[in-house]
Amino acid sequence: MEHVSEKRFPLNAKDYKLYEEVGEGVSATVYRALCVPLNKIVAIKVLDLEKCNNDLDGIRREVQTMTLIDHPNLLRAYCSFTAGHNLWVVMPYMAGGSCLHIMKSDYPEGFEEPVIATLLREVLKALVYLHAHGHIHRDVKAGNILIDSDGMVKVADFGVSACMFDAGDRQRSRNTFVGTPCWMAPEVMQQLHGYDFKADIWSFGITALELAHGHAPFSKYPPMKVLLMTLQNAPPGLDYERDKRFSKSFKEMVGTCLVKDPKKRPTSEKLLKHPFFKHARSYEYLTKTILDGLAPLGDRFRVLKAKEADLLVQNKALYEDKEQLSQKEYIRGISAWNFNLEDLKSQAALIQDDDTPNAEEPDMDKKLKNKYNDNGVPAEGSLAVTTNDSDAKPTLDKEDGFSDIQDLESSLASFPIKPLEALKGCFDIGEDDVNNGSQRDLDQDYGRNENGSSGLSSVPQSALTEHKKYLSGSLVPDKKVVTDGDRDYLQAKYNSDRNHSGPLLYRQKRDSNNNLASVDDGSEGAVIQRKGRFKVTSADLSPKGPSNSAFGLVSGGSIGLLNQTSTVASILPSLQFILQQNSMQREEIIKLIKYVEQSCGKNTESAEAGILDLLQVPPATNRERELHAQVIQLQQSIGSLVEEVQRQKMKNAQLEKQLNSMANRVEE
Ligand SMILES: Nc1ncnc2c1ncn2[C@@H]1O[C@H](COP(=O)(O)OP(=O)(O)OP(=O)(O)O)[C@@H](O)[C@H]1O
Repeated sequence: MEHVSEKRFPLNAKDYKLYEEVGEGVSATVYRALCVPLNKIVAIKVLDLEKCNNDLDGIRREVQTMTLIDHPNLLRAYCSFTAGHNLWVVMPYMAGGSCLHIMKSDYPEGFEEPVIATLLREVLKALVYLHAHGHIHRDVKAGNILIDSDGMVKVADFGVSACMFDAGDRQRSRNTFVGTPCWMAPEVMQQLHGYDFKADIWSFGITALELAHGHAPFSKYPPMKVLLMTLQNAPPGLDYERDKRFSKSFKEMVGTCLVKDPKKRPTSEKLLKHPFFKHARSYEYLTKTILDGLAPLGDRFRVLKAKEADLLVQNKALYEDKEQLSQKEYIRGISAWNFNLEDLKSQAALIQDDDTPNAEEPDMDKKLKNKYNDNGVPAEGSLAVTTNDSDAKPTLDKEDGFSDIQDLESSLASFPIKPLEALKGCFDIGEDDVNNGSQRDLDQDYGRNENGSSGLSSVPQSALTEHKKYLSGSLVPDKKVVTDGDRDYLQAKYNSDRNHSGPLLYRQKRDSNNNLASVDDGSEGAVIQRKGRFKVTSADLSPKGPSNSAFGLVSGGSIGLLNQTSTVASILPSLQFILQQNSMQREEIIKLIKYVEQSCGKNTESAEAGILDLLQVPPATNRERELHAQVIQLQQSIGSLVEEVQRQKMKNAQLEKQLNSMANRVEE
């Protein structure tokens, strides 16, 4: 094992030469690079801090974890530093790339069992170490299993790893929702009692299936569907018929990981003793079997990227239509869990599709046959209702988990929690659509994008697609939503709001005869902003009244924020909120106006010009202008302070580490 502390990696971008791109993640691009002073090839992960919105805390955590861990099967960072608005993380270069890349380019049907056993044993050793040190990885998947040219296996990407032993905020952060849906354990989706390191064991089981088949279970489905299928269906597994090429012990090992009740899953330590891992071989075996003959990583990555770009172009229209419809309707269905039966049926009809069953479903069918007799009547001892928390009670689904409306009714009725909560982290569902303030605070603590929502869940996606990224920016704190998680309350809200679903501005135009300033629909005077079915009220937003919304500004009316007794500090959050909302809303409004006018066959240009005039209305009073300038200044200084704190913290962590290693050496 290489002792990185023995080498001093420079903390200056000038000392590195970036070569080709070798990987790309959600938040970063990875390059092969040369560390010039040490004449060493490294990988550098470049994260654009400006694009990371609120997630600086998450990044800091990832880098800290990466620099502090010390295990041969975990990818450690040599060092990290900021370069402009980027964070550079310097780490060992893993020339084989990720298992996902290798499968995509050369093993689309998955690996042979001894290869899988060898890979998984190394991953499991990493998990044993992480769990023993109080960490949950939370993103175990083939894409995060990297292989070196000598066959060494390392688990990467601590972007979402959490510390189990932390007290306070970070401990609570385990109640927030992060991860990748196909690999995500049911308890993580449910957010009912939080989760622990057993969530990694589930992901490990899914990863085993991924390595065996070349893809994760349910991977062909849109994320929303994956969530519902994971919760509703019996756990995926290796099929005794279809997966004949795999041993019984492999099937059993996967079976012990993919148990819905986390308590029944083994610990990583216990799992490592499973007979399946006796099939594991040496690093050299991996080199001989899967690495020899592979093209250089950069070339493979380029080819894959080009292929994916082609596919995207070919499928864009189809994919977007289908997935967006599915996701939109799924959100509607799930959030309306106190549903109206008729409404639910029409929603269920919308999410049905004609997909052919995926690789996991024959297995499901088989299990179901055992549970139901030829007439479809439940066999003795089996249940006719869908459950989401039992491994022994499979669902009635036929093709995609949604095919029977009766089934969907019962499964939604049996959801143990506010299911929309389970979706928020992944799919840009606003906190506000889900939760009360305290949960939002947790997410802030965790550093996740607090907003995630465009606030436009009811807006036609086609009108917004281009803006998705932009719209998911921060909305800044201190807004509350008229929901407290109470079922009846939500139901009442849902009913009233549902009548208003559809483009916000369209609704406003229709209701108020083109009067954009009129945001409220008249049913609730204090409502100043709608976020999907929920409303932000003036009373909740701040003590300052209804115009504390972007729309107050848009309308050019008096902002009404300036209660003489208020301190600047107390109105800062509101002003920040307005500023950020304003720019987002501007884009949204223009987009929506165009959309509405196009649908009505009207001239879009005049409408756009009109709305642009409105948007450019400056703050009405001198005091407002002053405050506006102050807010901007304060935001700038906060930004640079945050950066500075960030830098200092990183330095601290590095110093701490150096001290530790010096202390260790002295002890030795
Ligand atoms: N040290 C490395 N050597 C070689 N390739 C690497 C290295 N680190 C990462 N990669 C490649 O780059 C890809 C993206 O890296 P990484 O997973 O760290 O980014 P990310 O933004 O955190 O991704 P995600 O969140 O999607 O998992 C990896 O899947 C892997 O293929």
